Amino acid sequence: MAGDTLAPAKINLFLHVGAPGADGYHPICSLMVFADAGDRVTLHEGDALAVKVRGPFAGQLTGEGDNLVLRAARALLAEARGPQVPKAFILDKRLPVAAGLGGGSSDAGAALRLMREDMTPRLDDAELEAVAARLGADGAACLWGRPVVAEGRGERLSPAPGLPILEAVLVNPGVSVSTPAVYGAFDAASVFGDVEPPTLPEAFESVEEVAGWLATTRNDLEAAAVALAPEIGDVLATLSDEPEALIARMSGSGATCFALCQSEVEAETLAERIMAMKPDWWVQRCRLGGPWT
Ligand SMILES: C[C@](O)(CO)[C@H](O)COP(=O)(O)OP(=O)(O)OC[C@H]1O[C@@H](n2ccc(N)nc2=O)[C@H](O)[C@@H]1O
Ligand SMILES: Nc1ncnc2c1ncn2[C@@H]1O[C@H](COP(=O)(O)OP(=O)(O)OP(=O)(O)O)[C@@H](O)[C@H]1O
Repeated sequence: MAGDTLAPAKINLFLHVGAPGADGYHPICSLMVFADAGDRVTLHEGDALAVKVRGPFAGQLTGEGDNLVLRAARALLAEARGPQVPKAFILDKRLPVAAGLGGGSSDAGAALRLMREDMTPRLDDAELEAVAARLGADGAACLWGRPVVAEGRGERLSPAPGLPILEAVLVNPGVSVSTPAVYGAFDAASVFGDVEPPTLPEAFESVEEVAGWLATTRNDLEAAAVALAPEIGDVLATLSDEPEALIARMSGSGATCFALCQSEVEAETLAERIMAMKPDWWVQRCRLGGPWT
């Protein structure tokens, strides 16, 4: 049986990061939402487990064997009870790689959801989530693509408060930043954040209210990422200067930043102006919320 699905971009609306534990991993508290834009993963029967990558960012992925789509597929097959039909994937890579958008984790999540459809017997949601969590800290959150507050290393999920759909613009200056390198620079600065979950309103009435509340939160990795890739500072300064941007902040470990806007028209205006100003930057207007799949 064939199928295809969106692997949505993940945005950390805030990301609070504490001091690392003995294993080197950091406790976090993050409000994650998902975009109606992302990669596309297609599954069909094949002679052998394989992935073909195409799309604008295919060239940034080397080594088919390391692709998170295949790592996810292998991890799921290891859990399968009974013989399974070989799967072939097509990955349309529309998100920049190592960009703070959780693209690899979201691709893995999409592959797991698609494969589970065809399994007999099927793994349940908790079993699928356990497989996703083993693939990376963002794995569990990116499996379902619904707004969540993530704690622990990122695997402890609770439902996010009622958020309106958020009109947004994503901007990446064309630099890849490695997540371990950003956490390393964060440690070197020794300025650790408080990861007690902030008091979240039960619901937000408007995007202005969301932006106002987010201004009381942070992305603790921003300074470390800007130190490694000063272009991120240019993106944040450029977005912050624009009247349509209610708030501008980096997502995850960067380099992609987001701006929230009051309406779709304002987001489109902002996206077009940034594209005209900075033709080399990746600019994507989108809506944040989820699930979109
Ligand atoms: C930056 C975030 O994307 C925010 O959502 C995540 O914290 C990172 O998620 P991820 O890319 O899925 O992370 P992984 O692939 O599991 O880990 C990459 C590296 O990030 C660091 N890492 C990750 C998560 C965490 N809570 N603490 C860490 O220190 C570790 O050095 C690890 O080797
Ligand atoms: N399908 C995939 N898509 C993206 N990256 C992949 C994929 N498979 C393997 N990778 C590898 O995973 C690493 C992280 O890529 P990804 O795009 O998920 O980063 P990210 O957006 O910064 O993630 P996060 O926000 O979770 O830190 C890259 O070094 C990349 O080579």
